[in-house]
Amino acid sequence: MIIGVPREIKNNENRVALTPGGVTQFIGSGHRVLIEADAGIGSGFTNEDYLAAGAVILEDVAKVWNDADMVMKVKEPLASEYVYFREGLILFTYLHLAAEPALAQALKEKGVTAIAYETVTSGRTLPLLTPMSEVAGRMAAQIGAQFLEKPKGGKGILLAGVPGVSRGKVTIIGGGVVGTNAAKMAIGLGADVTIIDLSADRLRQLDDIFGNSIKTLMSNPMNIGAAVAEADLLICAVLIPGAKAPTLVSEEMVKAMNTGSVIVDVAIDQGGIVETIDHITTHDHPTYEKHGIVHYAVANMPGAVPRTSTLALTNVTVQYAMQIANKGVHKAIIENAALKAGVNVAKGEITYEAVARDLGYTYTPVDVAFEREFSLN
Ligand SMILES: NC(=O)C1=CN([C@@H]2O[C@H](COP(=O)(O)OP(=O)(O)OC[C@H]3O[C@@H](n4cnc5c(N)ncnc54)[C@H](O)[C@@H]3O)[C@@H](O)[C@H]2O)C=CC1
Ligand SMILES: CC(=O)C(=O)O
Repeated sequence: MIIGVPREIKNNENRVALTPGGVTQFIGSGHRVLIEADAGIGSGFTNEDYLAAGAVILEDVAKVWNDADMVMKVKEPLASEYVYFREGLILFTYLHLAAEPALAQALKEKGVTAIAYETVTSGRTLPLLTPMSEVAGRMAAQIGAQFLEKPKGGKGILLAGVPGVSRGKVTIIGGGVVGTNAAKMAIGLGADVTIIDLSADRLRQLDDIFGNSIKTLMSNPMNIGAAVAEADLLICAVLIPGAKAPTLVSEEMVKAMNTGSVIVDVAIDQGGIVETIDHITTHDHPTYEKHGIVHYAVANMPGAVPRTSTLALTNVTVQYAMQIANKGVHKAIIENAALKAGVNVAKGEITYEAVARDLGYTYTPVDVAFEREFSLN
């Protein structure tokens, strides 16, 4: 199989979908790898590193897309990349389609087989989302602490406090991977941390992990309202896999926060959970102010720490990509249920139920989409 890796074009996105180490794995199994020139520079990998690993370096991004059987990316394609979609192309990347209706439509229309890292599901875990959630969760606390500083627009508090001055309050909604990693960092910074989740079992686990270093609360509008109102830093980390994120923090709740408080909505890649966040922000312009509150809604947070993030992401993606390359996409998904759960679009159908429901499409199970094609041929 020919694997293509274009350079990422989202704002300040310096990750790359394959390291030179990953290239050697594909080459060793008899595949070819096309890398767009300078695709790895932001993560510290030069064109020479890729050449030494056996890849072909191409200046022309169109050739990378058009000559490849499978394109591996990090972020969802932007509108300028839709032109490369074609029937039979396999696309393996983050997609977040519930928040990207135009992308879902383009993939469906063009007959791309699109496998979303974020819905590859092994048991109850999301193995290709987890490492980036670890990064974004850890970043959320440090970014929040930074924007609480007065010159950055915040109220001017230090989360740790000092002897004789109280600590800052951090409220985290969603106690999964992002929430847990945000909590680790916030506790490390000395903050007073509250975690809210909908799952009583998860709250028990968090209590076992963190003990008296945190408070836990069941997710309901009353608890969310109270914990948001008192938060200096609110970190939003809810996920319903594949689905548009629910709006849990209303405009009224935001208005009840103290001026200069900070919201970091990590769940923005699935649409976000805060009513006053109506657009994605970028690493170039990461925040805006509304009702006196600093809003941060960057959808590619790990892109700011690309060396760590590329290594962490490719540690887990390559083994799945290798299965696709070695077996072909159909056999690979038949034999690997985790990978099968990643297929969001195939054969002109939406094959992930939550995406179909949220975007108003008919849901077609992935087996049915492939069978239909075989019965037509
Ligand atoms: N902005 C960015 O750059 C990045 C964003 N993310 C996003 O962060 C979000 C969270 O990801 P993970 O922590 O990996 O997910 P996860 O599945 O590990 O955790 C989600 C948690 O939300 C909880 N939850 C669901 N509904 C809830 C509700 N109504 N109230 C309170 N809690 C609720 C679940 O019980 C679960 O514990 C996802 O949207 C993910 O895509 C992840 C990495 C980077
Ligand atoms: C999860 C995701 O979308 C990211 O790491 O950018």
